[in-house]
Amino acid sequence: MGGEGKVYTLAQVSEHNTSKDCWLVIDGKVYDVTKFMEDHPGGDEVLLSSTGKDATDDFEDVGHSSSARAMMDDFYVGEIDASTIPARTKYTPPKQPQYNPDKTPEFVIKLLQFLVPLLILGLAFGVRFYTKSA
Ligand code: HEM
Repeated sequence: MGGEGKVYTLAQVSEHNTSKDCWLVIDGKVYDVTKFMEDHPGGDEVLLSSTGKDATDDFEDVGHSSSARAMMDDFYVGEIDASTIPARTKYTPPKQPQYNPDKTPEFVIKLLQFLVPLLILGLAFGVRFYTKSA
C-alpha cells in the first residue's frame, strides 16, 4: 500500500465517507481505513464521523497507543493538500451583553444610600437642638 504520496484535496477525501469506503485525514496524511472499519476497536461509527474533515484532534483525543499509530502505515494512501482544510475554527467567547457603560445611576444610588441616613441623623439632631433651646 501507498508510499507514493499522492496529494488529495479535502473534497476528494470527503467523497469516501461510507462504511464501504472510508478515508481519514490525520496529521496531514490521508488514510484509507475501509478494510479496518470492522476491526477498529473504537468501532466504525467514530471513524465515519471523523470523515470529511481533519480528524487529527479526534484521533489524538482518544490517546491512541503506539501500536495503533504503527498500524496507520498500512492504510496510508497519500497527503492532504493543507490549503483545502478550512482554518481551525477557533473559540470566540460570546459577546458580553452591553454592560451599562454609564455607571452614573449606580453611583448616585450608592451615594444616596450613604447620604440619606446621615441627613436623617442630622435632621434629628437639628430638631432636638432647636426644641431644646426654644
Ligand atoms: C488510521 C486511523 C486509526 C487507527 C489505526 C486506529 C486504531 C485504533 C486501535 C488499535 C485502538 C485500540 C486502542 C489503542 O491501541 O490505542 C483504537 C481505539 C479507539 N479508536 Fe481508533 N484508530 C484510528 C482512528 C480513529 C479515529 C479517527 C477515531 C475518532 C474518534 C478513533 C476512535 C477510537 C476510540 C474511541 C477508541 C477507543 C475504543 C475503546 O477503548 O473502547 N480512532 N483505535
